[in-house]
Amino acid sequence: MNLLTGRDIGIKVDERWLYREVDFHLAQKRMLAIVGDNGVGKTTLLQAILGQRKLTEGELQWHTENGKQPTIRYVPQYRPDMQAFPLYIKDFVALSFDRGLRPWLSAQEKHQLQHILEDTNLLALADRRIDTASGGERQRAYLAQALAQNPQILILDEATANLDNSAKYELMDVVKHYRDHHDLTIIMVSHDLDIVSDYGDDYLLLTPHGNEFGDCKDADLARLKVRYDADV
Ligand SMILES: Nc1ncnc2c1ncn2[C@@H]1O[C@H](COP(=O)(O)OP(=O)(O)OP(=O)(O)O)[C@@H](O)[C@H]1O
Repeated sequence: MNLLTGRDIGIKVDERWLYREVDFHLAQKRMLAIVGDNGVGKTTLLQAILGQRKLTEGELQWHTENGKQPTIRYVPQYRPDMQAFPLYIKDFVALSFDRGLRPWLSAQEKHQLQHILEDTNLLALADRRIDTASGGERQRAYLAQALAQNPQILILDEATANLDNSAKYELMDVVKHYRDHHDLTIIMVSHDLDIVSDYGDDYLLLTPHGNEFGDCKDADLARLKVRYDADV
């Protein structure tokens, strides 16, 4: 099932076209990888998908029951200098429950927390302070926070950047496993074409002189890389 269709999209910033004639679709439970050079406008497109920015031309059409944007949650890029909170990992993840002023967790929230910690390989680390956790563990805690809100769409915005190889693959394995067992659709922005080829289902390549949308399994990654590198 198709969740979102982008048709003939063009975005202009400061009288400069970032891109035009972008066509793509986002199918339910697929992982769409948006790739392209720095500054080409990947984040700008994400902002449009999130409803935070208007398209200059074209349209984004949600194929939901009411035609509105479904629940979307976001995992940002990990930065080693990112502020780390003096909180236990379980309490950090539980911050995403909408508890109002109630300081305790309901039985259902405790149950859900347990599952999310399990699904993100954090159960054994639940009582570890997040400011003492490794980059990969911290990034999985951000992922757990996003998943605890039961999103229909998860956005990974360069979420594996700055992680070492094993942390990168562990994060993506967790995302893939979660997607395989839940109703989750993923949009990832990544510069890492190995990750895109290993985990992506569809790709959207943005360049200032033309765009390409297709199935990752049919994509010739070497050619994509040459095209991508030519723009760097
Ligand atoms: N609000 C704004 N005002 C002016 N320029 C903007 C604004 N938002 C984005 N831009 C410009 O639009 C271009 C696209 O930016 P964007 O952040 O979307 O690129 P990106 O592909 O995500 O880059 P990166 O890979 O480096 O994160 C950049 O040249 C940026 O400076």
